[in-house]
Amino acid sequence: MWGLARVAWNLRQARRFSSVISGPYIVQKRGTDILHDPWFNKDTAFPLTERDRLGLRGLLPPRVISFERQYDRFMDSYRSLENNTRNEHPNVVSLAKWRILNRLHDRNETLYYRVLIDNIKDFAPVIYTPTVGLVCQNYGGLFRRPRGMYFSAKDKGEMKSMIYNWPSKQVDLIVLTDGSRILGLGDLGVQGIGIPIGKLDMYVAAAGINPQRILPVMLDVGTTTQNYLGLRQPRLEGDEYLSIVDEFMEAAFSRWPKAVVQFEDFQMKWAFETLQRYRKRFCMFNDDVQGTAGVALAGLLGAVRAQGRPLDDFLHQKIVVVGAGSAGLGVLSTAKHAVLRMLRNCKNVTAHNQFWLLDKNGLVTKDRADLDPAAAPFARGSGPGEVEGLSEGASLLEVVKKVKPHVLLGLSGVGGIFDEQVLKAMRESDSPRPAIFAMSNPTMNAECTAADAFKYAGENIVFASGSPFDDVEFGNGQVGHVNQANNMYLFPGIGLGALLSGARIISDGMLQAAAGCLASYITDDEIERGIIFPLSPGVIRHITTHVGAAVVQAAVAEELAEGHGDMSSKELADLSKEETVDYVAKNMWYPVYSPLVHEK
Ligand SMILES: NC(=O)C1=CN([C@@H]2O[C@H](COP(=O)(O)OP(=O)(O)OC[C@H]3O[C@@H](n4cnc5c(N)ncnc54)[C@H](O)[C@@H]3O)[C@@H](O)[C@H]2O)C=CC1
Ligand SMILES: CC(=O)C(=O)O
Ligand SMILES: [Mg+2]
Repeated sequence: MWGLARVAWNLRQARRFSSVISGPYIVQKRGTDILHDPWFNKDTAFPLTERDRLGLRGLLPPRVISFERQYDRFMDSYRSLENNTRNEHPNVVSLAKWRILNRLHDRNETLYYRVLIDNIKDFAPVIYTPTVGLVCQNYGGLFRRPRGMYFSAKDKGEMKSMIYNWPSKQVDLIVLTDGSRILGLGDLGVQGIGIPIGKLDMYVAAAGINPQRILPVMLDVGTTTQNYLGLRQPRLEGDEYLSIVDEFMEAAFSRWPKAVVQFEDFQMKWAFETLQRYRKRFCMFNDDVQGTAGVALAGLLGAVRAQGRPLDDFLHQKIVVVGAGSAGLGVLSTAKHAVLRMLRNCKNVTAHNQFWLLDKNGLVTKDRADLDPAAAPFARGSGPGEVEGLSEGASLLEVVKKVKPHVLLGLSGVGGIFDEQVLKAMRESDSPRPAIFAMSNPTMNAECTAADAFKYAGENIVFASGSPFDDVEFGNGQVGHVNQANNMYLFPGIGLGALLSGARIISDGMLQAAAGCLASYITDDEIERGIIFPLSPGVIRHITTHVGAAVVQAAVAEELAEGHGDMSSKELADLSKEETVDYVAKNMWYPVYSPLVHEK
């Protein structure tokens, strides 16, 4: 059903977009100011009439080049860069690709987002993980033009006025980081700004958020590692830290009360603390805790289907999670809630702890001296239901050998921790089709490579990684499919749905609706082939449209929706499921050159 619907939707969208003439846009600028503004710049594509209207005549070579021609030229230069750098070190190639895309981003956003949307499978690894990690590590040297806003500990007391320095009248989506846990790369301080930029690029590409209404934000509260663009001071802690985040949140919502704020890549203690502090007050969510959890849950349910089992067999799956941080604990808590919901409908199954959690000190048990309260619900005990011989701090290999899990899921940030022995032990899994999810980013931090997973754990596994790997060829004409288990499948739809419903807050029900929608998206045929998260041009927008609609409907059902633009809460409530999908699709921005009109 979904397969055909997707094709039909893509065709409809293609027709809709090819005939779109949006705008006109009113601009307060003329002449070179327009050419230097990436929101409005069309380079050589300004029609002659517009050149006259905007004082551009003579500032550009006389021939007008079409959007399509500009697009082809960019793609030609991108492809020649690929050819010319074939023998270079992969990092050099990745950064060269990022630079060429970034230059376009800085110059002409319409063209940039069109090439990004049409080539999302090729370009997501450049503007998002893994290359964005390398970009953040080298941000000092790569910095050319500022993007987004920086609020530092030195701005205390000024933020409510500073927020007006942002040139856009309306902001819909803010992605905020303090740079304290950038992917699996640790504290990168102010250099972590690349992450909100990359996430918001995905918002534009996948959710059709207007790029004039996005705002990447860095809260610079110091860093444990010195870098020259940020504050050279130790990180603020305790109330001093929270007062900075409080002030930013109040400033942002006082100027844009209907904005949605996504917290990204905060170290665990602040990820949890800020989520509890703000989630009932502001329309916000934490992507690493909540977005990741929904994607992982969809993957875990996909793994059940891949075994040819009914969904409620999830209750019998043994799941080992490696990494007890914001992401790992978020996944476990969401999976546990899903179990409790299923148990309500399966009266003959009794609850038992089907999860094993490991951190840097090994298996987490109730015997741990300094047991983290957030990890405590998943700590193993002793007695009935426990696997004999597994005690506090047991190694990953011991746990996998003794538990024989259906799923091994890594969110540890430790590259290669699923080594040959661990992967070989997964061959003894109790599942006919074990699942291995190496979700840590970027690529060098993945718990294992795709090639090693299929080689050592077997060709029948379902494999997913946080950063992309190529599919693995087995040499017999068969391939092992590599899925990308990344929160990019959910955060754009969560943010979009929250925005278009005008939700006061983002509730658990809205997040569950998002995860449920993603889980049911995959067809049986795809599951059979080991595909649990599809990624091809067009598909991520299609997924996001449906996830966004599911979030809108959940917000309406919980009476959290206050309406958006001309759409009142009452009108939202009257929409059918199909009409909600249509409403979401119609509100997605798509890059086309709009006529520009100058107004003083
Ligand atoms: N694929 C995706 O969508 C997402 C992936 N991630 C990735 O997950 C990783 C972790 O993120 P957070 O949970 O926020 O980090 P975190 O720093 O809060 O947690 C890391 C956890 O890993 C544990 N750990 C460290 N060394 C270990 C070892 N040798 N064995 C077992 N556990 C070990 C730590 O004790 C800690 O519990 C990062 O690499 C991040 O990029 C995070 C969010 C989404
Ligand atoms: C994907 C993501 O959000 C992370 O690795 O932190
Ligand atoms: Mg993240």
